[in-house]
Amino acid sequence: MSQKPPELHEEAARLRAELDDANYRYYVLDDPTLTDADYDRRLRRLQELESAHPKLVTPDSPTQRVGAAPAEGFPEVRHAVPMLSLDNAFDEEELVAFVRRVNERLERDEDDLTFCCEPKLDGAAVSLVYENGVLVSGATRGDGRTGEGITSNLRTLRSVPLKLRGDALPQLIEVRGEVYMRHSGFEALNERARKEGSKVFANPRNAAAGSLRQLDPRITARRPLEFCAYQVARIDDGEMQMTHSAHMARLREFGFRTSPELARVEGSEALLDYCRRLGEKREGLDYDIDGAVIKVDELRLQRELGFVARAPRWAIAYKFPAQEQTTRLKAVEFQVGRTGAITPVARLEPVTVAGALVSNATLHNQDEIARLGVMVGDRVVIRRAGDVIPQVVRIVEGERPEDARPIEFPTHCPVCDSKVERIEGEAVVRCPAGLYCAAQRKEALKHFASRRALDIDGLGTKLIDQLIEREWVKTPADLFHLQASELETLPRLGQKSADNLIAALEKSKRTTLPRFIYALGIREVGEATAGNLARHFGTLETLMKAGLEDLEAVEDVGPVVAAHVHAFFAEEHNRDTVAQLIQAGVTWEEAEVSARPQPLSGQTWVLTGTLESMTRDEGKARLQALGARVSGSVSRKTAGVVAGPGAGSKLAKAEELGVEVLDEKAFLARLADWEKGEAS
Ligand SMILES: NC(=O)c1ccc[n+]([C@@H]2O[C@H](COP(=O)([O-])OP(=O)(O)OC[C@H]3O[C@@H](n4cnc5c(N)ncnc54)[C@H](O)[C@@H]3O)[C@@H](O)[C@H]2O)c1
Ligand SMILES: [Zn+2]
Repeated sequence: MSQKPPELHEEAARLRAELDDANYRYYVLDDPTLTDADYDRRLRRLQELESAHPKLVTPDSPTQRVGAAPAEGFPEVRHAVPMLSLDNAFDEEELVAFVRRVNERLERDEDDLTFCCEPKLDGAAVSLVYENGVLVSGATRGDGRTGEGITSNLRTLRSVPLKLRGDALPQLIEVRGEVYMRHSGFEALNERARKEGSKVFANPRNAAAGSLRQLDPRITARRPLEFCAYQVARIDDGEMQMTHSAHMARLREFGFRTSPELARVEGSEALLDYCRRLGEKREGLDYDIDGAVIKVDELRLQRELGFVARAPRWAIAYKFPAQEQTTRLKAVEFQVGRTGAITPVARLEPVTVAGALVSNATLHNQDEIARLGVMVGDRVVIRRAGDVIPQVVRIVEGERPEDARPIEFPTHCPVCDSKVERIEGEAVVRCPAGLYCAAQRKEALKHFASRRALDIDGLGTKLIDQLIEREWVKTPADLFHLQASELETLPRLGQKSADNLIAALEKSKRTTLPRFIYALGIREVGEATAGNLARHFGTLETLMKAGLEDLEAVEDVGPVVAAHVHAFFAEEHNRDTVAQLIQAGVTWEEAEVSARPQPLSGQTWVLTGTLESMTRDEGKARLQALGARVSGSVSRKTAGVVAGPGAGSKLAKAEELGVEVLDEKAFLARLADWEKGEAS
């Protein structure tokens, strides 16, 4: 290196400023702008500079410190034993070097030291203090000496014991561990945040840390957080444990969760083996781990090895490849899902993320693109974790090229060219040509043939797949032109089944208007709504011509459903298919519509608790088909309440108001009567 000291001085100062800023964003705001890989690179570089030129070290350098000072709003908690960071090993060589260093310091010649290995959970470190078995204090790491007192927040986590189990409890114990969020919980949390327009977290770590540091514990309580213990920092107890792994066993007895991947190994070969295996498992885990933590198992040796400024000498974090990387967004393409949702897919300059080459990532929907403020040409951060589809997390600020282009949503379906539908207040853009669009064919046909729709006996999913593959059937209307002679040639479908299917198709042609409307598979039009539409309009023709206002006048049809129905019939391809179905001989008697019994019209019913023989939605649909309104709350006007096991406040309210309550058995009996047309 031919750099002159003043330049090195400047570089070190710049790195320190960048790292300080990154620490603040990461630890205090839970909203980082650098990827961990970029952060680690900078820290490494600063460490190199400082160790080559010790004069460059400043006492407040990020290499000498842990985390960040506690945020305002929380009481400060001084840690009796500092909460440190860990040194990193970024490859196997560095890991072997760590083992060598430890053995040298302990003056051991054999490579047979026992280590305790655990996954490095990617969340936030917390410390829990128990006095006589009762949780008295919980805190974040903060800057290692002083953390944030978040006892009430930690109490809301089910995996944090409020009282320890067993009778031989220590007078005092301080347990440390990681609070983290599983992928499933994280995805659900962000999905909700996207819908509500609230804060979307970049990754589960930031979500966990952010959720933990809420000023209102009720918010923390709603977040899917878990705690896994990994250290006993202090214990005041008659029984002295000799090893870290014995401590972990003790914690399990007290009622803590420790990692199921925890293992003791002897020597560097076994250690490498553990790390490799854990690396292979990483993908399949439902939570983020960013490496393995390796600790000298014997506590006496840990004490002998001691600490340096910000990390113990007896432990190391073996880091796995980072789950976030930056790359360039080359283009955006649009995919049509099986129910017509149009999803923007980012085409990326290929980049290796957590060990796999990634060239596509999801951008979710139009709102997400607006939230990210992303343009084609931008540098973006990609995250890939577990088996979740890679995602664009954010753009890298200040790197937008001059020729960057805004992302434009298609006005027409990329598969079938129908005009797309965008409903006010819904993030998703859809292709409304459900009966025609090739992307939606399979779902449309399955639904059309299903029992509550046209009820075509013998037309199952496998057969539908074959018919679509051979392009014998593109729309439901094509079904009625199938020939037995043709069907017989399909594998595993003999003459008899072919004849039966033709007969079933013939039979299904005589249907009812509600069934027919339901069979069309209009979004959010279930059986009950189909029935309401049929009754309200009387004929298909009138329904097809109905405007948005006419549709909203139908019982239980709000603006969103009205918009779906309207868009469906406005789509020419759908209208053509409907005409072809009628031409093929599908009929119904329109008079039937109003003849259906409506014994519950004008009544409001409430369903609560769980039902065994049907889902609550099914129960709701059947009540609605009988003319009832189904509401979520009980009042004096409620005609009746159906209460299954688990019913709570609604049942109590009904009893208080003297509203009739039916259990499932009584409900089923009553339904059968009503559906036969006998008024109650
Ligand atoms: N992207 C950014 O801007 C940014 C900023 C700051 C830090 N970071 C990231 O954070 C890292 C540094 O953070 P750090 O100081 O918390 O160190 P660290 O995360 O590398 O290691 C220490 C932490 O590991 C955790 N841990 C998980 N499982 C453990 C186990 N079984 N035993 C012991 N500890 C376990 C504990 O929370 C502990 O505090 C950096 O390497 C970087 O990746 C990123
Ligand atoms: Zn389409």
